[in-house]
Amino acid sequence: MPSTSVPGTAPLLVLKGLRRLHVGPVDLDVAAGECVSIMGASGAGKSVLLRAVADLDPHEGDAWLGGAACSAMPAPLWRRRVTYVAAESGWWADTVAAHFAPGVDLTALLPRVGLAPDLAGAPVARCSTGERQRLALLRALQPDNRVLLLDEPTSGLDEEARALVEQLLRQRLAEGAGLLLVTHDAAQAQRLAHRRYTLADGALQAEASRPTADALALEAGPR
Ligand SMILES: Nc1ncnc2c1ncn2[C@@H]1O[C@H](COP(=O)(O)OP(=O)(O)OP(=O)(O)O)[C@@H](O)[C@H]1O
Repeated sequence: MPSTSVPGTAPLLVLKGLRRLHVGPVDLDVAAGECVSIMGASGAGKSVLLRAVADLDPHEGDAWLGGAACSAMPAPLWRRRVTYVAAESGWWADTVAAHFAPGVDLTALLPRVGLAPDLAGAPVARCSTGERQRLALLRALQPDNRVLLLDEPTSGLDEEARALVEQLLRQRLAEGAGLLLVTHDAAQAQRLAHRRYTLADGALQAEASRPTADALALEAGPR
């Protein structure tokens, strides 16, 4: 089903005819500062779709970022700009710090998602699942990142850590990033997403577009 982003704004990310395995063809636009959520049964193909958007697997169709086609861009550049954050990410070095660029101030960054600053020097192998999940999100926040493809970003987290991650995502939206959010948490989709979809039978089915819970709280004003 074709879908358009916020009226009057040029889309940041455009997907046309994207097809991989049993998923698609998918047409979808995401505007700058917009969060689009995708729910769906286990095995529906949500991760398959996000990985195709990140150009991590062979697929049909194409994607555009600010008018530039994925097919015309070197894959590493596309993936820095349109970045897949897996539920369980891969790690290539021993320590946490070795996965970040030398200039990144990890002592300031880690507490933003509830992680202790001294985790920077820890071996990744010693980090818990929830710690690795948050580290993978921080790792994706490179200067040239424009779109985050989030695969169940808070599935392993307690309430406090979940709230911190959602706060970080709201800030990325305020900075003009686009978010494609795969989640099993309907309340999270309601809180964050400007448009919500369900993936079923390989196709995105739109739910009624409503203001996010955040927007409604803003309209209601201070309590
Ligand atoms: N490379 C592949 N080759 C063949 N089948 C695959 C491949 N990758 C995934 N699949 C299959 O595609 C289906 C969808 O997988 P996917 O991981 O996208 O599901 P999902 O909707 O993200 O599920 P969950 O909510 O459980 O994470 C699964 O049946 C999976 O086995």
